[in-house]
Amino acid sequence: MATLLLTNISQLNTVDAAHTVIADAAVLIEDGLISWVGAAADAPAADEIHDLGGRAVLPGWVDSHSHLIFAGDRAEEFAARMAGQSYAAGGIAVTTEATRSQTDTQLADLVSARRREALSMGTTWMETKTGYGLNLSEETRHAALAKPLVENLTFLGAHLVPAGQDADEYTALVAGPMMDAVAANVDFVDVFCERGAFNEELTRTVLTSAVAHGIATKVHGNQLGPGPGVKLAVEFGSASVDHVNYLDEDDVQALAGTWTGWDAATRTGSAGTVATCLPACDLSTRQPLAPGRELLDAGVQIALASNCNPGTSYTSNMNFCVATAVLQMHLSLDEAIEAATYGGALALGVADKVGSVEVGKRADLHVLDAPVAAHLAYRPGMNLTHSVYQGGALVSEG
Ligand SMILES: N=CN[C@@H](CCC(=O)O)C(=O)O
Ligand SMILES: [Zn+2]
Repeated sequence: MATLLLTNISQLNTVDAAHTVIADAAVLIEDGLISWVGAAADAPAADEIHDLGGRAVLPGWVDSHSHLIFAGDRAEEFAARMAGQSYAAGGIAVTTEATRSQTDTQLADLVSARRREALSMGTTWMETKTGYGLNLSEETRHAALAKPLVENLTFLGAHLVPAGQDADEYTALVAGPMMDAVAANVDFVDVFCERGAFNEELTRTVLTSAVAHGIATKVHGNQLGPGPGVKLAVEFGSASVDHVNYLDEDDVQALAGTWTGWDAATRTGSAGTVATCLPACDLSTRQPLAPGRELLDAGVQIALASNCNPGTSYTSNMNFCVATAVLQMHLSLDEAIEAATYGGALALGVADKVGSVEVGKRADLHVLDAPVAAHLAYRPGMNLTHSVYQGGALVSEG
């Protein structure tokens, strides 16, 4: 099997359990997987060598929350928000109408282009959600066409009750025929549990059906105000609860309680419910930033994700999310990088495969145009992605 050595890495942030950082490092890749990591001076021979020119390397970003299956944009809604209007879930209907009008090819092209755009900024593993179809045929179509285009797919039929429909009847459709139709194509079921979207009872109906279908769950919770989202995610053992802007002490303690069987020092034991913070969304909706610092201090594993969507967060730039988490959420650089890599992998149940630079993991590497990773926050807004390796292949070069 041909081997590839990446060498002349000024700083390698492995994001392993010990948070090992290696100066003057090299990484050996074999058959798409990492087969050796260490000091460049000790590197084994290889069939091919890439000299990374004294640049810093990180694991590729694992973006565990996005909504890429959409058409059109909502720039006017955004402008109105910046003029003082508050975000409301109803905008989802505008995107749903635009999305339904696309042919399969048009919609698949939009999703692929967005996935490639994220890849070019270092995102080597990406989840996306349905949720702009909102009827049986469209949700089924969106799930089928997006499945091969992203690394994980989530069913979010419970995004908004379409105008004029009864909430109980629509929820029964989501939890029944829609879930049956998409089950083979999705990894997770998600619910937008919020005032104006799905209340506690309706959320419970959808999550209960997901459990019966054997599909792991996620919850959009506590985004626009306090609510039952976190509580339900904990009760259902969800892989993550996302947004988490408005938490009370009980919410934080409930999340922390899910991590008591996890040993963070060795990354062994049973993982709990990841709290996924979405800083780009918080800025774009002028919501208070999620309390990532407090969650970490309470022992909760967090993830950082882009939440790329046309309503609340029209960016898939994880470099920006990491910079914001450091500068405004008071995470250390190491904490932010871990949340955007290993944390995302935990939120998607793929931490055995991706999320760190360790032997046996997929060779997903993000090469920065910087000598140290600190530049991600030190030089916010700069285009710091030099190149990207996914499964050992050079997939994007700056
Ligand atoms: N909060 C719910 N769903 C998306 C927004 C969807 C939209 O407004 O189009 C979110 O995660 O922010
Ligand atoms: Zn979302």
